[in-house]
Amino acid sequence: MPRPCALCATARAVLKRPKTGQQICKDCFYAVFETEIHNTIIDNALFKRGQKVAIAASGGKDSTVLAHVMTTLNDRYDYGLDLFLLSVDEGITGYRDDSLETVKRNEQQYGIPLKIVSYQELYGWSMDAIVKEVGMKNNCTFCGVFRRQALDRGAVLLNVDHIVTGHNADDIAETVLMNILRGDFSRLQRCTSISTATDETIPRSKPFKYTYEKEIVMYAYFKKLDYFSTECIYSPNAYRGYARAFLKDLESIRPSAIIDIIHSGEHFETPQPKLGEKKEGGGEAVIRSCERCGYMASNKLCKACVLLEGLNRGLPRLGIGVEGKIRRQHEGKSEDIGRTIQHFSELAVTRTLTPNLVTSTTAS
Ligand SMILES: Nc1ncnc2c1ncn2[C@@H]1O[C@H](COP(=O)(O)OP(=O)(O)OP(=O)(O)O)[C@@H](O)[C@H]1O
Repeated sequence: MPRPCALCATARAVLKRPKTGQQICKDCFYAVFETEIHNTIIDNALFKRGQKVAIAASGGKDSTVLAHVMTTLNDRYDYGLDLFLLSVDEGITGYRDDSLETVKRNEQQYGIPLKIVSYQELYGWSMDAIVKEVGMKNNCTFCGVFRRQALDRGAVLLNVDHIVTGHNADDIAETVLMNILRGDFSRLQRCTSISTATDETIPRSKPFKYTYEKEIVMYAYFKKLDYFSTECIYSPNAYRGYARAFLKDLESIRPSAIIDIIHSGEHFETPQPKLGEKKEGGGEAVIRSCERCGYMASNKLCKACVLLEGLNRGLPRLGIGVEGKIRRQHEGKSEDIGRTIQHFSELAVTRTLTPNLVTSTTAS
């Protein structure tokens, strides 16, 4: 005999909710899924009425569901937000070109303007070209550093107040585990923050902080959302892979493990430092502006400029790990070998003067 929904007790239960194990109907699943995200947004006061918000959209399941849910909640609860899709084209043939086609369809489906910024235009290097130089092992370092800055640069060009990403509860719990396993205490203190903001950067939030990946997949499946589901062809992040497999094992034994790990991580949380703020005890500045491109940095040069310098000088390992650090110290201060990253402070000017710096479909 069909089981009634554990929430409404009227409709037939058609799924087992991954987060709680409850047998529920589709409509109740949509309702609890969306309401939990709404509560996360409201409890953390993520947005203010009238703000322009960029949804970092890769075309994958998380950001596609984020675009759908943000549109739905903005209408339902009248948040009064002006939404945009912001995509980064890393230049990965056979992967990102296909997923960006999905985002272009999402632009039509959700009626949200899309802007695409590319590594090639911003840095003069595509990931395909970077992988040819550095190989498969360390390319994720380049991609992660370049993407972070590309999103900020795209957001400035769009003139938005806020960026949201599709990072979900599983991603955050994995990161907590990885930081514990590496003994990386400072990252452990930061990785569970729902929002990150300094005076110099646009606030960035994770509305899916408490949303399980399995529920995102289920939501996308039942709602028949249009998303791209292939893994990156250059993603050999083995360490995260182990953390992920471990977390999945824990989840299968006790589904609350994901939230429990996040809550444990939250107890290490500390406030984000402001630009130029001194470390406790009067040490070196924690965050400052990159001497070369003006982006936030913890040393004289931001990480992207260091990596880019290595690439441009034919020394791609210059910015990576201990080996690169030793080499940089031996070589002393490098001369400016031609800045490929445009200065951050010029971006707003660029936006009005040359809006075609970025590839754009409708947003300018
Ligand atoms: N190329 C990109 N352009 C814009 N945003 C991106 C891009 N890549 C990642 N992001 C943002 O960062 C989030 C986490 O990215 P990650 O690489 O972990 O992908 P994911 O977990 O597979 O997410 P998704 O399913 O949205 O691709 C994404 O949900 C998205 O908001």
